[in-house]
Amino acid sequence: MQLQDLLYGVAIKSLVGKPTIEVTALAFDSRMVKNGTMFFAVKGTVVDGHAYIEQTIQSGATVIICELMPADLLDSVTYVEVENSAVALGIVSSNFCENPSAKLKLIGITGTNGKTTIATLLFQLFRGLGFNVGLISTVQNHINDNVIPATHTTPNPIALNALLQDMVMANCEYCFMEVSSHAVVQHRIEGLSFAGGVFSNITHDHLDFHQTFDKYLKAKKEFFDNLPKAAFALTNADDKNGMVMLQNTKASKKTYALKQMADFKAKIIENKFSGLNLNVDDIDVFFKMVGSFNAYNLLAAYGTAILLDQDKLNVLTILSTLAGAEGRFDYAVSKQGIIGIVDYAHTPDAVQNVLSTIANIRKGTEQVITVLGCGGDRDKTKRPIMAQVACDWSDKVILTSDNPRTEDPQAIIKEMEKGVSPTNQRKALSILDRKEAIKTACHIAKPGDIILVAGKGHEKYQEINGVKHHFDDKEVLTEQLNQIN
Ligand SMILES: CC(=O)N[C@H]1[C@@H](OP(=O)(O)OP(=O)(O)OC[C@H]2O[C@@H](n3ccc(=O)[nH]c3=O)[C@H](O)[C@@H]2O)O[C@H](CO)[C@@H](O)[C@@H]1O[C@H](C)C(=O)N[C@@H](C)C(=O)N[C@H](CCC(=O)O)C(=O)O
Ligand SMILES: Nc1ncnc2c1ncn2[C@@H]1O[C@H](COP(=O)(O)OP(=O)(O)OP(=O)(O)O)[C@@H](O)[C@H]1O
Ligand SMILES: N[C@H](CCC[C@H](N)C(=O)O)C(=O)O
Ligand SMILES: [Mg+2]
Repeated sequence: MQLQDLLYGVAIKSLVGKPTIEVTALAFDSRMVKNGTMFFAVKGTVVDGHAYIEQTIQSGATVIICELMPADLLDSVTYVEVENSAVALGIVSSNFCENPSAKLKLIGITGTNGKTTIATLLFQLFRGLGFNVGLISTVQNHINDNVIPATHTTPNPIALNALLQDMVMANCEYCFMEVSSHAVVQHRIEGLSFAGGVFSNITHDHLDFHQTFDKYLKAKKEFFDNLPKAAFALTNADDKNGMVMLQNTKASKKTYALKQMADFKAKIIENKFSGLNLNVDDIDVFFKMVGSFNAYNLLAAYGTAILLDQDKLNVLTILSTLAGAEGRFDYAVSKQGIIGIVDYAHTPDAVQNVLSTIANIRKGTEQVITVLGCGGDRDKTKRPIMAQVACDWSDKVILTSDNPRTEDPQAIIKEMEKGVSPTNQRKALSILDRKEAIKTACHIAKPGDIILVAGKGHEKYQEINGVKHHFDDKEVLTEQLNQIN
């Protein structure tokens, strides 16, 4: 495609070179550049991509998008100066793939917790309704039944638009995608046409990246602020900041709630280990999913489907059979009657939700044993709070490693230990090795007890110093439960 066509919609400050030059590939990483590539110099959180411009030209880049023109310009290269290279990357990536998001109904789901669950429920629901559907999520991406591994919750714009283009080629009518706050701030979704946006909730997470809760809130809100008039914006009216999301949107404003007045209402009739009995818009339905937080996720999926003109009874019938995403409240009972639960709770609110769900549905005399770690290179401030919440809601807590990434796992546990109050000291112990921690939980447990292994859910690895080692909470928990007599 010619450069001038790719630049449609980009605010250009200056251009030096040939606007008619043919571009064969896009890259924002110098290590991916080959002949004919258009390179975007993006200022990142670690380095500034402008430092790699010369190197990319040596690798064959013929177009450079930058926020500041280099001092020495080469005749063989076309340079485009823009206000924001990341914004340009989003728009150009979309143009490069012939704007795939406008050729299907793209629904974005944002919020601290519940994005994967809601997006997956919608994907499964619309497949059940007979549509060709795409899914972009933390666990995996889907084009109908084809699974494409996920690297990020929201991929980079080049990968994202290529995926959407493949969905269009596969005749997908809908795509349900998670929109992370990182993606909003880094403009990964720039240039996309959304048919709808859904908000789950906002609580403590990612303060390493956003610095303050207010900035985190603004990132989420920005997604709704930018939705077009023809789209819908569906929010959780029970969340403290749910209505904030709708303040400045041009999209049609819709709400769902269990407590407040809302367009889509549900009431919990019964909340058991086997599932949820809900009254949704005056119809009683038994759902396979467990916990009041999942009542919100189910209602968000239901509301979205109705806003997409689907039949109420068909929607509820299919939703009632769905189990949601892998590694979310995934439970099994051992032969001794110990209940083992694997869940992706990795924020204070999620840990509290899962443990309060367990507290609500347990019989009363059994112990709740929680195994929990916190990820390295992520928000440090949530570590003591997660440990505190785990202690407050469990009889025994084993603090352990999650994905240490580049941090010292022992130091992460020390930060978690700061959240263990003197009265909770007797409940908590720390075991660095995650497998040993799960094994210990299984040995402490007696028949009827409940073990929660939180934080890694579907993940099949443990990331230590840039290397991903095979690790699967469910596999380890099942193996250890099977080994006790
Ligand atoms: C903090 C964060 O989001 N980082 C993302 C970001 O990297 P960065 O800003 O740190 O980039 P950088 O290393 O400073 O480099 C700046 C620029 O120079 C380029 N570069 C760099 C080195 C080089 O040799 N050559 C070169 O060209 C880089 O490609 C980049 O364009 O941009 C990169 C390219 O898109 C991402 O891969 C990277 O994701 C990292 C791996 C990451 O872990 N991100 C997580 C936190 C994330 O995004 N999570 C959210 C989920 C959150 C949730 O679910 O709630 C997600 O959407 O997945
Ligand atoms: N609606 C909800 N409200 C609060 N907590 C929830 C909700 N839904 C799920 N959770 C908790 O959060 C965990 C993560 O859920 P899910 O994967 O759906 O969220 P997510 O927003 O996609 O997370 P991520 O930011 O990692 O992509 C679950 O395992 C559960 O413990
Ligand atoms: N999307 C979240 C996932 C956290 C999962 C947890 N296992 C960890 O590694 O911290 C993040 O990237 O912060
Ligand atoms: Mg997710």
